[in-house]
Amino acid sequence: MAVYTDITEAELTAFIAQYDVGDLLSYKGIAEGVENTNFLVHCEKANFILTLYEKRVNPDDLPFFLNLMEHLAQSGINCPLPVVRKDGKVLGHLAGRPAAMITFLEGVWMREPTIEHCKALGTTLAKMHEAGKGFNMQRKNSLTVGDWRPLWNKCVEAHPNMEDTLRVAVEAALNKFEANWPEKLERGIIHADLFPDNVFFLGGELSGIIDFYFACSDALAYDIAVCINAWCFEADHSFNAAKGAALLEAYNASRKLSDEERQAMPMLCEGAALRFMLTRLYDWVTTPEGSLVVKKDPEEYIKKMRFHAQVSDISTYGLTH
Ligand SMILES: Nc1ncnc2c1ncn2[C@@H]1O[C@H](COP(=O)(O)OP(=O)(O)O)[C@@H](O)[C@H]1O
Ligand SMILES: N[C@@H](CCOP(=O)(O)O)C(=O)O
Repeated sequence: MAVYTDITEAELTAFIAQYDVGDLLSYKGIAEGVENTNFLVHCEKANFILTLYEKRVNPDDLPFFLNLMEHLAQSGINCPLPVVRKDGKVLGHLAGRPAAMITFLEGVWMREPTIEHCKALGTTLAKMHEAGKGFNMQRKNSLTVGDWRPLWNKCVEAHPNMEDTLRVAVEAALNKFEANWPEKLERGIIHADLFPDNVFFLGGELSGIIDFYFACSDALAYDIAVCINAWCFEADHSFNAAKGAALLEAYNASRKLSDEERQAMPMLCEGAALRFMLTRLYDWVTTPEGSLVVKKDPEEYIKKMRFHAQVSDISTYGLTH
């Protein structure tokens, strides 16, 4: 459960008074999510999501995330809008944490995304990349190729009995990526964590995107690779090329993939799989037993890495023209 920092009603009432949203009616902690503490807050004028930013979020990055949501919302991408306080600011403090309120988006996330959902995702992802072009702030990806070895070393330090087969596989993958990572692909603003739980649907239509707290400036095609990993595998970890085709074709119809991006896709997918395996593994070996947070399974992403390692052409992911 992602409520790392608890708040009292008195603290929240004082916090809410800084906004023009009417009185606080009720609030409750949100169990989903792993990064930050989130509350659903009912106020007289509307409902909001209150986020208290936790360990992996650097407070200096918050203006980037909040301004990006504002920019994308103004560019026609349905995402939450940071709520402006009476003093004109969007960022405050609550219970010793940086905190902000954002608008509540209607919709539900798809536990088992279909081909149609993957298609809608591809179209929206391309539109989001296009909309990001007008955003004038930049943020380095803090979880890209150069950050993976230090993170792996921290995992091994925290868990010295790491399985030998995993050590060999990760070391080999790191060596490969550090020597060959495609650095010249078109860059822009990427979401970098566009998993199904961050995309809402309403009445069959994609209704919104949330959770921009990994967003950064990086290769646009890397965002697609994250989505291929998160949306196009089945529960038994087999790859579904029809879902891959739906995602890639819809994306390509809105923003044409270059030859370089097509060639790089297998390595981008394998790298994205390693990135999520590593953060999951780190959480797995460092989160204390009995903690209320639901840890995500690193094994799933080790299997995905193995799959991508034997792919040599984007057609395996479903894009054949
Ligand atoms: N703007 C929003 N509108 C509606 N629900 C939201 C919104 N933002 C977050 N949520 C809810 O809170 C949950 C956790 O949010 P998320 O941003 O993914 O947290 P974390 O940053 O901890 O991963 C989501 O799965 C969703 O249920
Ligand atoms: N999507 C990541 C974890 C980040 O969680 P989120 O709740 O911020 O989407 C994973 O699945 O490992």
